[in-house]
Formats: sequence, structure tokens, C-alpha cells
Amino acid sequence: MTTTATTTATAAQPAGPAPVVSFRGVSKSYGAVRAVADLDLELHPGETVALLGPNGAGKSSTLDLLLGLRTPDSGSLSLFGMTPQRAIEDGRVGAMLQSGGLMEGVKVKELVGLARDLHPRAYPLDRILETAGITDIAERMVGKLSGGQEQRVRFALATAGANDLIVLDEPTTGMDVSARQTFWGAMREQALQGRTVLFATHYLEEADAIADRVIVLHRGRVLADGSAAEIKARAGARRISFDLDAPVDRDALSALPFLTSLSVSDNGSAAGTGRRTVRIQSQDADATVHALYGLGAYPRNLEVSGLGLEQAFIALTTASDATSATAEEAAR
Ligand SMILES: Nc1ncnc2c1ncn2[C@@H]1O[C@H](COP(=O)(O)OP(=O)(O)OP(=O)(O)O)[C@@H](O)[C@H]1O
Repeated sequence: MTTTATTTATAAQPAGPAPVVSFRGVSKSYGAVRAVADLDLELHPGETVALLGPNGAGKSSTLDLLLGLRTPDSGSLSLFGMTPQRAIEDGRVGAMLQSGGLMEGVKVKELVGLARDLHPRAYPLDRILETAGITDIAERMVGKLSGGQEQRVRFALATAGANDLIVLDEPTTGMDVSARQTFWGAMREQALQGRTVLFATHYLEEADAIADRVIVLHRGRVLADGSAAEIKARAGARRISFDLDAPVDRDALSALPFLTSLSVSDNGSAAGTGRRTVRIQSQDADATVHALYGLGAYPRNLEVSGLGLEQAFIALTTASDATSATAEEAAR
């Protein structure tokens, strides 16, 4: 079996069960655009993995390759040690993608019934409808659903049987808060049953709350891979906030060492107190705070905290963009 430039199983599998997903040096370009660049990736049973990345990072392309909807230009990939097509035929993979319309001229329960009929390890219809929170709309025509309801139906189609891997591309787009909660509750159940869940999202708070592993893609490559806590720690920066009663010299604050961002809100002027709240992001909070005292400032309500996943994500991708820009400049 060939292992290059095709979506095939890797020839030599290590001892023990094959990984759920294995990418080895996978690349995919569309004309001049390199969407996936020499990607290595391995997912294991029971992991809940969030795929993050700015627009155009290559998330959907990676999921399309994984599901055999696109063929790599080079490298090899496998699901459970077999081709994606074979794994899907065996009913081991359920997917909920952004693209692709739903069949409109049928009732919800008929469409879900069709997915059941095609699944070798299908669940009972009532259970699928209930898990996806669509029992009450089972008699509706698919063409009459709202965007959020359509997403729930897609979810039902992806979980119509006992899959070992569930792949979700921005699954909660268009869902309201309660639908999201139901959705992630159902996903947690799947993960507790040992299933691997891989989802691409732009909602970083979802990744933080749900995933036990976060992979940040940028320009088709893995920029960071670890728990949300590890990603935040890797971004390195800390948030510092404090109040100042005396007028501040903004230039002096801007010149503090290791500072990566500064905002000063003049929240006391209306009350006539002159109090300002300063928020700083710093690569070395200890050094920044030390220098702050050196300015003769008397910060009140000083707080130093780690970055949220969102700020860590921005810090990582911005730093990577800056490195790429410097490299491009040097190459000119
Ligand atoms: N069919 C296509 N033809 C040409 N270029 C494409 C095609 N599909 C994707 N691309 C390009 O490949 C790159 C990666 O796109 P992809 O959709 O995989 O990113 P993404 O991370 O899923 O983005 P988003 O968060 O915006 O959905 C982008 O530059 C995109 O414009």
C-alpha cells in the first residue's frame, strides 16, 4: 500500500492499537495557497480535542483531509490504522461539517432515520432525537428549520450510531445558549463513553471548558498542542491591573519593561476622583511591577493574573505572524 500523496493507511503500524487519527507530514495546497503544511498529528482514544486557529489557518482543510473528502498532496494519514473511507464505511466516524445542505423535502425524523439505516451500529431513533434535543421538531419538514435547529439535526446525523471518532466543524455556530449547553452535555457523554471528539471552533471559551487537549493551527501548521492550561502558560504573558489615584504619565507606563499592551481608563474623572485603572499585558510581570514602583507610582488594587485562552491564542498567533514577517523581510 502506498504511503505518499494519497489518503492511505501508513504501511508500518507500531505495536498496540493504532491511533485514532494519524497524520504524517501531510500537506495540501489549493493553487498557490498552502492550506496544510507538513502536518503531523496523532489523536488517541477518549481525547476531546479542540482545533483552534484564525480564519484561513487550515482547520476545515485538515478535517476534510481527515474525512477523506480531500486528498493530500504529500504525506500520509490514517484513521484507526485504515483509510478514512474504510473507517467511515465501518461506522467508526461521525461528522458534522459546516458545509453541505440538508435534504429539505423530508421530515426531521425521516432524515435521521435514513442516517440510522446507513449506520452499521445505529442507536434507536428515539434516543438519537432525544440526545440531539430534537424530539419536539421530529415531525417538522427539514426545509422549515431555523439555523440553530438545522445544527441540532446535523448533530443527530453525526451521532446516529456508536462512532469511535466524532468530528465537528464549528458545531455550535447559530445555536442559542441553551442549545449549546445541551450540545456540549451530549458531547461530554460521548467522551465519557471513550469516544474521541475532535472539534474546530472559534469560541475559545468552549475550547477552554470542554477540551482536554487544544491544538492551535496557524498557516497550516501546529503552533501549540497541549491542555488549555499549557497553552496559556506557553503564551507566557500575564495580565496586570491596578488603580492609580495620581495623574499618570502614559509615556512612562508605555516604557515599562516587558510590556506588550497597555490601556488606561479614566474611570474616576466623572466622579471627580481622578482615579485611573491601568491594564497591562507583560511577558515578565515581576519585572514590570518592580519597574512600576521604580516610577514612584503607588498602584492600588494590584492584580496579576494569567492570560485567558483567548489572549493566549492572540499572543501566540501574533508572535508567530511577527516571526514570519521578520523572516520574509530578511529573505528579501
Ligand atoms: N477550495 C478551495 N480553493 C482555494 N483555496 C481554498 C479552498 N479551501 C480553502 N482554501 C484556502 O485555504 C486556506 C485554509 O482554509 P481553511 O478553510 O482550511 O481554513 P480554516 O482554518 O477552516 O478557516 P475559517 O476559520 O475561516 O473557517 C485559506 O487560505 C483558504 O482561503
